[in-house]
Amino acid sequence: MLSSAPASAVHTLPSYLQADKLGPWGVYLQQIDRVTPYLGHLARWVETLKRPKRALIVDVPIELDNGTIAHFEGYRVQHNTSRGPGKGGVRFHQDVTLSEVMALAAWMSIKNAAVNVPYGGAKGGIRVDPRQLSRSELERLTRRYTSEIGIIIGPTKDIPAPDVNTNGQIMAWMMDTYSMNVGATATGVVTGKPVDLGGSLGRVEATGRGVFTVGVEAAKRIGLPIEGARVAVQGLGNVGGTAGKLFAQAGARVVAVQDHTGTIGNDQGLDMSALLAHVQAHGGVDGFAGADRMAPQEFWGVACEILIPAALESQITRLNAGQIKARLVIEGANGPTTPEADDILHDKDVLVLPDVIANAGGVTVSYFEWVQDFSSFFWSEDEINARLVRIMQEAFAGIWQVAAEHGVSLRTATFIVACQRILRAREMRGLYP
Ligand SMILES: NC(=O)C1=CN([C@@H]2O[C@H](COP(=O)(O)OP(=O)(O)OC[C@H]3O[C@@H](n4cnc5c(N)ncnc54)[C@H](O)[C@@H]3O)[C@@H](O)[C@H]2O)C=CC1
Ligand SMILES: O=C(O)CCC(=O)C(=O)O
Repeated sequence: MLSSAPASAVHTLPSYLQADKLGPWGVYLQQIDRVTPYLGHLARWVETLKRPKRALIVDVPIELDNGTIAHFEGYRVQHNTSRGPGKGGVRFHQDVTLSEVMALAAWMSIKNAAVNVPYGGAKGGIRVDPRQLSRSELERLTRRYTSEIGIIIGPTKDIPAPDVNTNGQIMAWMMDTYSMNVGATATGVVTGKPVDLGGSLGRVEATGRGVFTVGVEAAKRIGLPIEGARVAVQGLGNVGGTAGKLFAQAGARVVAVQDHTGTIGNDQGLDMSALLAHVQAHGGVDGFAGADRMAPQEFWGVACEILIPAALESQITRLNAGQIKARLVIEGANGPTTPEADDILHDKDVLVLPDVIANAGGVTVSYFEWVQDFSSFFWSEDEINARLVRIMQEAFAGIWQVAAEHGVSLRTATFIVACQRILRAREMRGLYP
C-alpha cells in the first residue's frame, strides 16, 4: 500500500512545518530548497532535513518570590541526529517560539556538519524575559526546565549549551539538576560550563574568536585589510562583544554598535575595553560616554567595511539590505539575513559569511569541552585556540572552494558540504531499527 501512495501524499509537509509565514523556520526551508539541486542522488533524502526528528514542549511552573505560581513554556528540539547526538544552545527570551527553536536546531545540524564535529543539531529555549526574574527565580526556572527536558537530553543523547541570555551559571544549574536526577555527576550533559565544573578554557570567547578567524580569511580573499577597516556590530553580548574586541585588537575601528538598549557610534573607533566594561556594569550600550547616540534605523546604513549582526534572527531584510555599505557581512547571530536580503546583498557585491560557518567556533570548543569531560583530561587555552583556528580555517577553505566550483554563495556552499555529510550518514544508517 505505502509504496503505491502518490508522491505528493508522502512529501506534503504538515501545516505547522510549512513556510507560509516566513519566520526563521520558513527562512531555513528556503535555504534547503536552494541547496537541493546540488545534492545529486542524496536529494532523495532531503525531506529528512525539512522536519525535526523530535520536538518537546514543556510546561515550566515556578513559584515566584512573591508567592505566586507562574507558568512558562519551554522547548527542546532535536532536528537531526544522523551524525551523532543532538547539540545546541538554550535561549531564554520573551519571543522564543517552537518554530524559532526548530529553525535554530536545524541550523545547528548544518553548522555541526559544516565544521565536521560529530553531532546532530538541537536547540532549546524558554519563552521568558529573564531580566524580569530574580536570581533565585531564574535558578528555579532553569532547574525545572532541565528536569522537564531530562527525558531527552544526556551526554550521549543531546547536549545543551549557552545561547542568548544564558551563560555558565545557567549551565552549572542544568548540569547539577540533571546529575541529581540520574544520581551521578554528569559533566558531559552540557557545555559552556564554568571552568571549575568541567568547562573548557576558551569556550566563553570561542564563538567570537571563530567569527574573527573566518572573517579575517574572507577579508583576505576579497583584498580587504583588517588594519583600519571600519566595523559595525549589532549585539554586544557573548558573540558580538568578543568579535568586536578581537577586530579592534587587530587594528580595525569599531565605529557603530547596536544592542537592545540603544545605538551608538564614533567615527574614530569606540574604545572596546571601556565599552564592554560599561555593558557589563549597566546591561547595555546606552549611556556610554565615549560615543554619539544614533537613531536605530541609521545603524544599517553606517559607513563601514565589515558588518557583524550578532543579536537575533531576521535583522537584515529586504527593507534594510539596500542601505548596507559594508563589503563583508559576518553573521555572528543565527539566521540574521532573510533569503530576499541575501539576494539583494549578492547583487550589491557584498560578501555574506553565513552563520552556519561564521559562528561555528562556539560549538567547536563545546565539542572540545565534551571530549575533555569524557576523558577527564583538560587542555591548555593555547592548545584549544590553536585547534579552533585550524578547524575553522580548514572548514572555510573547503567551503570557499565549493562556492567557486558551483558558482554559488558561501551560504549555499556551506549547506552543500553540510547536507551531503548529513544525508550520506542518513543513507548509510538506513531507516529501520
Ligand atoms: N553564545 C554562543 O556561543 C553562540 C551564539 N550564537 C548566536 O549569536 C547571537 C547572540 O548570542 P549571544 O551573544 O550568545 O547572546 P547574548 O545574550 O550574550 O547577547 C545578545 C546581544 O543581542 C542584543 N540584542 C537583543 N535583542 C536585540 C535587538 N532587538 N536589537 C539589537 N540588539 C539586540 C543584546 O542586547 C545583547 O547585546 C544569537 O543569534 C545566538 O544564537 C551563535 C553561536 C554560538
Ligand atoms: O556550543 C554549543 O553547543 C551550541 C552553541 C549554539 O547554540 C550555536 O552555535 O548556535
